[in-house]
Amino acid sequence: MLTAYTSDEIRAAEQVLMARLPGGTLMRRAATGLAVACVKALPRVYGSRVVLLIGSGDNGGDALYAGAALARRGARVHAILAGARTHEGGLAELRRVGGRTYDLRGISDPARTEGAKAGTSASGPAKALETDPMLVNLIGGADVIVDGLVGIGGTGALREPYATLARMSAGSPGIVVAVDVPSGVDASTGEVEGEAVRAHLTVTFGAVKAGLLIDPGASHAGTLRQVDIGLGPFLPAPGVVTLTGPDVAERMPRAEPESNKYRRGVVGVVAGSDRFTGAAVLAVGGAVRAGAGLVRFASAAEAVQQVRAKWPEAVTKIITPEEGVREVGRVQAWVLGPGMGTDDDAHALARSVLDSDVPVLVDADGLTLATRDRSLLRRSAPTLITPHAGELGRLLGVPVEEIEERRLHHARLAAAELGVTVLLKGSTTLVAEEGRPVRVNLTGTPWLATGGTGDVLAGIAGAFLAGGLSCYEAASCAAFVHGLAARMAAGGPEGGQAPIAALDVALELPSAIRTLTASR
Ligand SMILES: NC(=O)C1=CN([C@@H]2O[C@H](COP(=O)(O)OP(=O)(O)OC[C@H]3O[C@@H](n4cnc5c(N)ncnc54)[C@H](O)[C@@H]3O)[C@@H](O)[C@H]2O)[C@@H](O)CC1
Ligand SMILES: Nc1ncnc2c1ncn2[C@@H]1O[C@H](COP(=O)(O)OP(=O)(O)O)[C@@H](O)[C@H]1O
Ligand SMILES: [K+]
Repeated sequence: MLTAYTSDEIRAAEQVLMARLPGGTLMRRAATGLAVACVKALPRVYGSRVVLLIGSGDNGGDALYAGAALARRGARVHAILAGARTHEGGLAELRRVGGRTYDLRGISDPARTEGAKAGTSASGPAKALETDPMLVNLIGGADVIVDGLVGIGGTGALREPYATLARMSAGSPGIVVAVDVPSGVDASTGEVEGEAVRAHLTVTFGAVKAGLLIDPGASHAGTLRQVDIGLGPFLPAPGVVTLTGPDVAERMPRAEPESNKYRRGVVGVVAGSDRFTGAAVLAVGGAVRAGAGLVRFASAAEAVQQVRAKWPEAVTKIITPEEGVREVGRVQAWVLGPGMGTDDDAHALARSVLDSDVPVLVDADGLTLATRDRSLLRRSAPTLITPHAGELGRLLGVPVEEIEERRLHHARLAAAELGVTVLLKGSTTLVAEEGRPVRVNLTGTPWLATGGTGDVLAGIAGAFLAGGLSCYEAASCAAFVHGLAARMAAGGPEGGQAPIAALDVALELPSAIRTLTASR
């Protein structure tokens, strides 16, 4: 299991460790790791052009010491001093080994005070910076740009001149290496307010910061490299974690010698309608291919006909809203919602499923119904909801953009407010449940952003619920294998990249699961 922390947690651990070591030890460890990462990123160090963006804190100190190490190996290092102060030891070291500096005070005095307003528009002093020939040449001509503007001490939107430097570095052909965290990204949450550095590589110290795993922060961080500075024993229990392949293999339901289809788990799927049948086919497909012992599918005649045609493995039943799922037979978990519609009949059907005493996964139209009638989610058995940002926004009465900007906050909020387990889908998938660390799934691919893949995910999680996993475990394992199957379907044996359809994801599931279980 990979663990991730907030800035405060990291800082507290650093204080304890620092008190036991000679002054400057941690920064030296950090800077050495950073320099090594830069060396690896460069085709050749000798003669390469390295530009350091230096802020006023210790983050700038790390960059200066690392820059000095690179200068010692023959790199041409230029530090752009952007803060009101500069780390003295780091600056002296860089100068000692022939590193050069460019002090921005000379060209944009008014913008340089620490209290200057956050700005994203290139006007006034920012414009002066953006057209300054020296700066343009340095940043435009760099082989590597090291972002040492702010680290875990950053708060709020990047102020000037940092914001302009972040923007300029994005336009450079050089490799951008972020020190600890891309400046402008909230290290604890991944939130980005205004401008932020877009790094190819982030070299982070001591432990992974949660904001490096969660979008929009995650997509600003690029590849992550962690440098050990000895923080491990001093870290608290993490608030954010990520499952690895072996973690998932260990948790997933297994087929035991004594298994039969009922013991392996019967999942009921209520999805589709006379008008919409595709979602039902995909949700059943996810459940069948993820290893449910048996899938019982109950819906309107048209959806039943389509599911029977595609998945002969499923046991199907045509039901009416009045009778609900009473006669469908015993299941260990339900999947409710994809394509079922949102009218009064659908509401009656949802009520009959949610009245049951087994875990229910609510997705898609089921979530729309729950938005209109929150009482649907008040139940004694466990409930897992699987919204995308739009659906969660409607459930919480928050604009979709706000959900996307503050994913961690809203996933936790929904779990607490609704008393359910939340799987928030999107470019970063999060699983939140009260009292548990938020699980971040890292296996997805942007190729998943295509119609119907969410229905497949609902089927997978339903199969895992029926197999006996809790909502929290079923959701996180399902997100993992869903992302992995998509990656494999999009990548193929040659490792290229190609579009995928939702059904491809379902079909790839056994192969994806095989790669996990092979190692257990
Ligand atoms: N504390 C430790 O033990 C270690 C810290 N290290 C480094 O130290 C960093 C933290 O250093 P600091 O605590 O000095 O903090 P930072 O260097 O991250 O930032 C603090 C400075 O940035 C300014 N600032 C904050 N938000 C800003 C914004 N939005 N726009 C413009 N300026 C902003 C502050 O006014 C302050 O001057 C870590 O990220 C890491 O790089 C490493 O050397 C490893 C050891
Ligand atoms: N940019 C992205 N990167 C990775 N995964 C994504 C991205 N966009 C969407 N996804 C994933 O694709 C799936 C889409 O599900 P959903 O929004 O419910 O679509 P649908 O309703 O069409 O099935 C989810 O698993 C989601 O996490
Ligand atoms: K940084």
